[in-house]
Amino acid sequence: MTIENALNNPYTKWMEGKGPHASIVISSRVRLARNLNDYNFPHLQDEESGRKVMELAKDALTAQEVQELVDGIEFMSLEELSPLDRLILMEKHLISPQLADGEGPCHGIALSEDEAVSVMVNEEDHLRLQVLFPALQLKEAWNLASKVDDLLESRLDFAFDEQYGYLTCCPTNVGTGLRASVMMHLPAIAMTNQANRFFMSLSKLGFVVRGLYGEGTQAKGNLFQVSNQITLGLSEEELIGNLTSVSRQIIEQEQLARDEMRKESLAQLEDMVFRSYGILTNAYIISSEEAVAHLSNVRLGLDMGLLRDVQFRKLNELLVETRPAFLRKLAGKEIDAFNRDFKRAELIRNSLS
Ligand SMILES: Nc1ncnc2c1ncn2[C@@H]1O[C@H](COP(=O)(O)OP(=O)(O)OP(=O)(O)O)[C@@H](O)[C@H]1O
Repeated sequence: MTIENALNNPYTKWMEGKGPHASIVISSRVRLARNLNDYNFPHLQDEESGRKVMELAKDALTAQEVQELVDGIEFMSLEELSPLDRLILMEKHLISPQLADGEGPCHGIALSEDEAVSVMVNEEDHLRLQVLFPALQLKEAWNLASKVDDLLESRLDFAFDEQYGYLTCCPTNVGTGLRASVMMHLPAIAMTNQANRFFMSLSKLGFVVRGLYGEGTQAKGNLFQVSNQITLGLSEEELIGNLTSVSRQIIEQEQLARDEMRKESLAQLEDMVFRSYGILTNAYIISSEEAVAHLSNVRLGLDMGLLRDVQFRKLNELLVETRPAFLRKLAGKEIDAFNRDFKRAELIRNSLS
């Protein structure tokens, strides 16, 4: 039921649009990479050991104590899901693009009813546990992830080395196996010609800036994911604390850049925001790229008090609803690119007006 609901409803907890700095920080994610002793990493697995890992993971993830902590948690093999359904979970950020593409019988997902907790099985590592919360709530996400992790560890034999910590498929995750990340809307920083320098300086401080769907994807709609590069040598609390304070600094920079825009080019700013609002509320055909760019301008206008009567939650929902797989689901049949653009425009008009 949980997974079926997730597939039929674009809304998910991280889209709430409420919480600390919700207008700039859309969501906070904490993920832990874990592997089982005595089983090869997924890319070296044969089918038998892949199935065994699935079985062990399923038993642990659906155990009584996990169900008591994580409401409505449900496990499913990805084989039971159509390619479209996998894409929908990917568009909702509940599974990675890599898992959505995964072939064969040995990939799984567990999901909580509110969709804040999801666990990918046999992705790059045996288990990838993620907690996704709205706004800047890394500490809260970590607290929940840590509790779920403890319960899983009491049932599963995790690969752990006294010196190195948790062992992971990619050496960059060894240690805590933790990647914390924030998805941020940074239009003012992106519009300055300092943006590249700014992102480079973050990487020198040990943070990575990624696009909308994580590693190897492009930033769209001025949405950036900032996460920790280092997983070793610091405690989980330190990693979370560092990313939280860097996020606050980025928010401050974004606010400064917005103040500058308001002071130096208010008319252009208003024109950009209202032009985008006009297009979104009137267009009959709109591409995904165009929609996401105008949604970014509308979000900026809303946050700067130029626009009212639009909710952040609605804008967050549209980010997912207007993606190709969701539109296809909504249409109830295969649709070509032209009809997708038509349906997208209709959906946005109805949502915003
Ligand atoms: N703060 C966030 N809010 C929503 N989704 C996020 C956030 N951070 C990451 N994601 C999503 O999680 C998925 C995986 O992202 P990414 O590739 O950056 O991380 P990862 O797979 O955990 O990292 P690694 O490179 O160490 O394997 C992507 O779909 C991405 O969009």
